[in-house]
Amino acid sequence: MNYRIAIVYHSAGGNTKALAEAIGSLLPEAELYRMSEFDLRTLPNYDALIVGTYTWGNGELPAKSAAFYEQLEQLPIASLKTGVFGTGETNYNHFCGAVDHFRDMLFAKSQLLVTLKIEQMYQDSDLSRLQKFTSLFQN
Ligand SMILES: Cc1cc2nc3c(=O)[nH]c(=O)nc-3n(C[C@H](O)[C@H](O)[C@H](O)COP(=O)(O)O)c2cc1C
Repeated sequence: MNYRIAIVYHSAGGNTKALAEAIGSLLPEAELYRMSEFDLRTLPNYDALIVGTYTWGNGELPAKSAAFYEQLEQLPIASLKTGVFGTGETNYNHFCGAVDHFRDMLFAKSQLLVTLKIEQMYQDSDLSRLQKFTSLFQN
């Protein structure tokens, strides 16, 4: 069977969506979903899950990402390969704090491979970091 990857992201203003699409273009076999449209019951069909979120409040998860996080941590994901990416702004105290929240949970519960934090809108100069991130999911 093919190695199946889901990229599941939440974006309000488009920065995280653009990053998700850039990651998706480097992993053409991956399936891209908004968090609100991904059915977690299909997770057993995947070998890898890549989660993307922006950060809200003071280093917090936005509500939709928090709901996804709470459901995900209840699931049997010990053998699932995972990665987390996010966008944020470095002038906040907790840059991409939402990525750190997912990282800590996924490190404990799953096979976390890598994380990636990007300042607001992804730039061409970030490409090498994206390539390193995605290379870990190339089978
Ligand atoms: C009210 C508010 C709070 C924010 N808090 C943080 C924060 O604590 N840490 C951070 O890194 N970015 C923070 N941000 C910045 C956003 O995470 C950043 O602009 C992100 O790229 C937005 O992603 P999106 O365009 O996908 O929605 C905050 C933005 C707003 C409007």
